Amino acid sequence: MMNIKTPARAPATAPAAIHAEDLKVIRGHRTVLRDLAFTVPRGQITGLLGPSGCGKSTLMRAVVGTQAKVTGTLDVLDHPAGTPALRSRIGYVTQDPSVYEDLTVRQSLDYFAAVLTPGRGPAARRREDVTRAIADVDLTGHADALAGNLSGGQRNRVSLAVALLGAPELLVLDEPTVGLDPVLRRDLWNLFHTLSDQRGTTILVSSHVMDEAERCHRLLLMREGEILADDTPDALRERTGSGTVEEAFLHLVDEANAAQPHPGREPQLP
Ligand SMILES: Nc1ncnc2c1ncn2[C@@H]1O[C@H](COP(=O)(O)OP(=O)(O)OP(=O)(O)O)[C@@H](O)[C@H]1O
Repeated sequence: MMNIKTPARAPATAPAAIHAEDLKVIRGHRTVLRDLAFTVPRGQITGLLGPSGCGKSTLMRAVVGTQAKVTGTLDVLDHPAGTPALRSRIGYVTQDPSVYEDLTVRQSLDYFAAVLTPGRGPAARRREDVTRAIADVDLTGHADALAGNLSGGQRNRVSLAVALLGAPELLVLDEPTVGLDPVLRRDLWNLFHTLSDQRGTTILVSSHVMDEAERCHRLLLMREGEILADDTPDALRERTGSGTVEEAFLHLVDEANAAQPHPGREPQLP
């Protein structure tokens, strides 16, 4: 991971990158996000954690403006989510990234760079952006390899490089480390920290691997379409008297179950 430039960290007083109030999303006939209220500060890494199916991807889709049936308030970089002006300011990597298998890594990035900043004028800047994005994700040695010949983890990193083109202010990453070996996972987390520390990039990253929670500045812990906690890892561990975020999460789930048994669920036998 190299070639990171433009040091700029958002001041503590900067407005939130994402602000939600009474946020609700319906998919099919189900309410999958229920009255969420939270803020994501600028320039930090916020982890969105929770079990499979709790609504992480739906929330991310709402933030980037690709989710239907969203009601309530959802402001992103001071605009309502989905505003066209936000498109070039947000980088988004879905859980199943698609790459053009018959193009090389550099050709793919050249293509997306041309879509982002079309015309002959910015050609030199486009080349620079492409080279930087490939270096950011450690694929310089594979720049001329066909994407179809890359491993799954390398393909994921091509998608991440596409999202990094144009140096977005907000990066939304849906489970970017799934299927990666521990070394690549560590390298990616180092890249996320470099992006937030040195470029002031705000990162919203989902995971269901609780040990990754420890690497976030803040956490949104989700369960069944609701936010159980919105805090720093330290504060969460302290508040629940837990040694790890995983323990803290389980503690909060037990607490929520005790306070309000889930409708339709059989009562637990002692
Ligand atoms: N098209 C749909 N119609 C109805 N329900 C849906 C639809 N798509 C998703 N859901 C439901 O919405 C809920 C949230 O799904 P979502 O993909 O956001 O969860 P997730 O936390 O990202 O899960 P995972 O970690 O497995 O990707 C799930 O219970 C899912 O079954």
